[in-house]
Amino acid sequence: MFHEFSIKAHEARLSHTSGMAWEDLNDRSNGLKELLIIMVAEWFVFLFVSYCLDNKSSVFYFRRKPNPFSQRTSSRDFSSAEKADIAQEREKVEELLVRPDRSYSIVCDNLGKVYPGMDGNPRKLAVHGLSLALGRGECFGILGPNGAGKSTFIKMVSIIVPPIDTMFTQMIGLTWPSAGTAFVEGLNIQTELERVYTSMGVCPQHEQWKNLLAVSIYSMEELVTSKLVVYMDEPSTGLDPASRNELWKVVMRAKRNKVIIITTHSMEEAEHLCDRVGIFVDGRLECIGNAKQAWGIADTTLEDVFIKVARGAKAFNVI
Ligand SMILES: Nc1ncnc2c1ncn2[C@@H]1O[C@H](COP(=O)(O)OP(=O)(O)OP(=O)(O)O)[C@@H](O)[C@H]1O
Repeated sequence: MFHEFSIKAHEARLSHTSGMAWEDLNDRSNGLKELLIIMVAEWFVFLFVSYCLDNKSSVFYFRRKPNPFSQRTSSRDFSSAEKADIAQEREKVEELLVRPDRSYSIVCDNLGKVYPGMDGNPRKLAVHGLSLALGRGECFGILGPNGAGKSTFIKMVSIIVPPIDTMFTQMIGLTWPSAGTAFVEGLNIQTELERVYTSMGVCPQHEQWKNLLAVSIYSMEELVTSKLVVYMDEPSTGLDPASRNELWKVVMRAKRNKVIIITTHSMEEAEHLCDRVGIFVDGRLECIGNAKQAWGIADTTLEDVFIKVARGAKAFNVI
């Protein structure tokens, strides 16, 4: 009986209430205002937490690990850990920064690149603390395992001359350095990029590359000889041996009064074309030396050096 009565009373109460309305917001007895404030605050908290989880590399990780680029690093900071050949190159760069010498077409000063973390992937330290001085007349080879940072380095300082077979499709992707800078023909790429292009006579717009549809070794020759600084990213990839030899002749003829930087996976190409080579591993220049004489070590080929350095050997500390 009592149960029946209470159900009826409850139904009667429900039939008389119209629920909450906006007008009730200021009624302190119902707590609606506080509830809404808590829900909005919670929404911001959850938004922030999910952002942090998505970008944990850039929010949490960055704070825990000091940014490697936060301070300028001098050769003295590197000297204990760095091998003599790399340290000597860094000292050369520091000397050139104090006393510029126009016979050096490219001077990289502590150049670095961090790609931000995306889609749950952590940030990537692609190039770190790269100091390099390249004089006019030098062909410099960049070697290194896949993902070592070779292309990133080139993208930071250059217009790419892509492999011929991808000439029409490969976009010229310029990458802004995250740290340090480079001087190309005395012009700072961080502050004078427009003038770098003008002085190189190279236009970075993709459209320009479409004009090269009839590319051949000969148009390559024109391209190579008309510039003071030429970058070639794996230039002989996909070429038949005869075309490759033609390309090599072009490079050998052209390099007298300019700097040519070549990335390659071919030791033969590096030995044939390059005066010096640098071996990149995990974004760092691990070794720099004479390509033809394999660091002057008897009975050692460039391939021997490459394999050992790529595997982490520190044995080639010879200038
Ligand atoms: N746009 C990007 N965003 C994030 N990471 C990148 C980006 N471009 C390159 N990387 C990463 O940076 C590292 C260096 O890449 P890079 O292409 O410079 O190496 P590489 O030495 O030229 O390799 P390969 O010999 O395969 O061409 C790699 O781990 C690569 O996955």
